[in-house]
Amino acid sequence: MTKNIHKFGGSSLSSAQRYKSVAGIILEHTQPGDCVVVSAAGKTTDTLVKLWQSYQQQDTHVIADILLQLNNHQIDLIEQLLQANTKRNALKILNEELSTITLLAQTGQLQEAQLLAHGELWSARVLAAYLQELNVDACVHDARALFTLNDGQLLHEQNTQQCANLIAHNKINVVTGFIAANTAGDTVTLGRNGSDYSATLLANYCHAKQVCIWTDTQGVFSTDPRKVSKAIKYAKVCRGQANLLARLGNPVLHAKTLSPLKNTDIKLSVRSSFDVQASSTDIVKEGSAKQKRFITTLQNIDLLIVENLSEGDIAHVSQLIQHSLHHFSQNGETYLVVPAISTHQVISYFEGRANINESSLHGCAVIAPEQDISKLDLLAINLLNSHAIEPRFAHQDSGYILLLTDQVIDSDILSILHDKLINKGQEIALIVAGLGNVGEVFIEQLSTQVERLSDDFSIKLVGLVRSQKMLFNPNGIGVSQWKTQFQLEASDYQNQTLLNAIDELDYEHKVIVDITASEKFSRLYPDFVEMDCHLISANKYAGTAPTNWYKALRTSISERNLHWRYNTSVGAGLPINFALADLQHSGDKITRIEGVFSGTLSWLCSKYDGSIIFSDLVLEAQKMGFTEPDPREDLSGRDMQRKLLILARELGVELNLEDISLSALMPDELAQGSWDDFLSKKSQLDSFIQEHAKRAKAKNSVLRYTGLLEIAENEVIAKVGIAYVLQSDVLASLTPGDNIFVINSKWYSDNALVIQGPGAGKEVTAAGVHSDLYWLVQNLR
Ligand SMILES: Nc1ncnc2c1ncn2[C@@H]1O[C@H](COP(=O)(O)OP(=O)(O)O)[C@@H](O)[C@H]1O
Ligand SMILES: N[C@@H](CC(=O)OP(=O)(O)O)C(=O)O
Repeated sequence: MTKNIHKFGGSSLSSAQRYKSVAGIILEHTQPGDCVVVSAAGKTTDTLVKLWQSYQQQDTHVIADILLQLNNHQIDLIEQLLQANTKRNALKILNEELSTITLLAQTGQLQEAQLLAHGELWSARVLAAYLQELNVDACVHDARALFTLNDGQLLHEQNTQQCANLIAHNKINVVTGFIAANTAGDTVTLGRNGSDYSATLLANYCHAKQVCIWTDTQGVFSTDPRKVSKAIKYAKVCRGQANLLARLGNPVLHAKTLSPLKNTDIKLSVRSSFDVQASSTDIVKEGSAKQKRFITTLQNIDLLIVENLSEGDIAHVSQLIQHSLHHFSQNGETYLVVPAISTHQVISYFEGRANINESSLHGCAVIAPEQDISKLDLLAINLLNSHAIEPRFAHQDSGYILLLTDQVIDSDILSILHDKLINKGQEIALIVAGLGNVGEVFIEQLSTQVERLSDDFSIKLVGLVRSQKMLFNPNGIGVSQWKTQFQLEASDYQNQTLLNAIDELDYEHKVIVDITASEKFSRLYPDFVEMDCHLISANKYAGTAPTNWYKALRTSISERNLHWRYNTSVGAGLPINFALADLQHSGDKITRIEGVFSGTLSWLCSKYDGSIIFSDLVLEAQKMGFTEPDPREDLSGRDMQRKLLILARELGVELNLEDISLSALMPDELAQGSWDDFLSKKSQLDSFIQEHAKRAKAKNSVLRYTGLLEIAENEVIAKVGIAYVLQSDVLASLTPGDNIFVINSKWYSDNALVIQGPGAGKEVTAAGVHSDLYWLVQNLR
């Protein structure tokens, strides 16, 4: 039985390497009976269109060039993908087909659709042969045997029967997109980008459950992500809006894609064949997702006024010109938006019923929820005016605005329009993990911050996560009653339950705030990123994970235009990461950072003057809650080692934890055994410290526990351990409990830049997390 239809567009088949990736996806995501619909490789259809035009103009030089180009491209794919007999056979057929094209053209028998069909035929054949070489039981179908049209109308019953007869239930069926046949057996095409439509038609005829459109972006965005870096990827888009987007000429989905899904439960998703891990955009039934905002551009169009325009006309004309058409009524007239290149054909079709109203236009369309349209219309016109663009024609309709202009809306203007029109009033979902001291204060401070940031975004707390329990409400958890709600409604925590709940969220932005100290939780970061979540961590584990893992995470964060903030993982609320980033962005070069980055070790060393034995100070600090439950965790220096690694990576220095030399603030043997073992041997700690203090004093110094990072031309020194610090040194006069960062750089070479203050404490740390959230929101604007 056919369950899934996968469609791979030209962008997914642009090279032999891309075919290999597609085969990998097929191996992983299909089962026997499924169909794989393919478009022409890369820009092959464009090249075939040029070839057709050259034949019309009888431009022999260009014809020869294009034929050579097509031949070379296909040979290249066949050579790289196929072997032995299969390769020889494919090359032979290609050669015969190109000769036939030439022959038909010479005898005046070549037809446009028949020529264009070659792109899809070549792709399907090569892919099926390549799959067979990988031992996949694959067969190839020419869609002209599956889809028949009569006078432009698909013969649904006949086609359903043809599909039932031909689609193999025990094989992977590779099907040509874009093409069909008419009742006379001639080739017809379904319009440019029509393979999406082929896929949904096939899903309807085969009663499939799901269609997946694999393309070169990660889904459907608020605008073209290639033009606007801040384009927002939507997790869900309603069919109506997707349809409108397509009708207005946006290429991400073909205009007719949705019609075969009407009154069916077939699921449709758009996802990236370049980044298989990335989550998809699901195109869902009306009412199953909130209405979103989009902006799409139009280029080289004419506006016609047509008398008595019927749906039949639209179907015929769009078939004739191979392009989607948009029409609307205004002041009693019916307007038709047509690509300028096809205006002549369209006017002839209407035989006197159509006149050009405006020509050579460009412009944009904004799609938005009904209630936002009037406001956005005014704003959009004002914005265009302020950039010296006067719309020549404007139309406001239910759910969209169309603004047609003389100038092309380039990426710069599109970005500005996107910032001001689309990037407003969006929702941010917050998931807070770790509800300890800092987590609680963070949530208490949240209501003020939500208010403060509400001009641009509506922030909703949707998830609260503890190690054993979690509370998730996609509509928002009341910030003031979160504790009671958590007590009453929290369910058992499982990683997968959390991931599923996040995947289901229909928000423009999602942020995971990790205030846990859990290594296990940090291992979920790649999953969160795949679901397009931004990250804010107080947790140090991800920032200090092994280089390969860390780099892979950073890469997928930047590929998805996401942000990761972790200012509080070093120095709690102190703006250390801000300072380092700012210095580097301003052209400075940091050469050295030395300091005390642990509140506990700062307190212990600064307090110790020999009057109270060191182990008693440790016990006092433990009692006051300054230490980890087992204070040896602090004394080991590992926490400072992690912080130094985070700082080093912030400066672009590639280190792993083990590259930072570490000596503990205790004798090595005390690190082993239970806490009680430690207590019974604590005198060893006291003599250890006494001995160091004595040596420090002999050097007119005091005992401190410091981290040091020195970056020279060819060498990096990174160490954490006991240091004897001169009485005159800034580290010597450190307030007990404070952190200090002494930074030397090109600009701060003799006189260091010093950042000092409390490096722990729930209020300052929670405020630091809010500072990251504030930064993040500013950068989403
Ligand atoms: N709102 C949008 N969301 C996603 N992609 C868009 C959007 N607007 C324009 N695009 C463009 O659509 C392209 C995908 O369409 P197309 O090139 O036809 O893909 P395929 O070859 O896979 O059929 C993307 O590369 C992207 O530049
Ligand atoms: N190859 C056809 C049909 C198609 O759907 O292509 P793509 O999937 O690459 O948009 C075209 O270029 O119009």
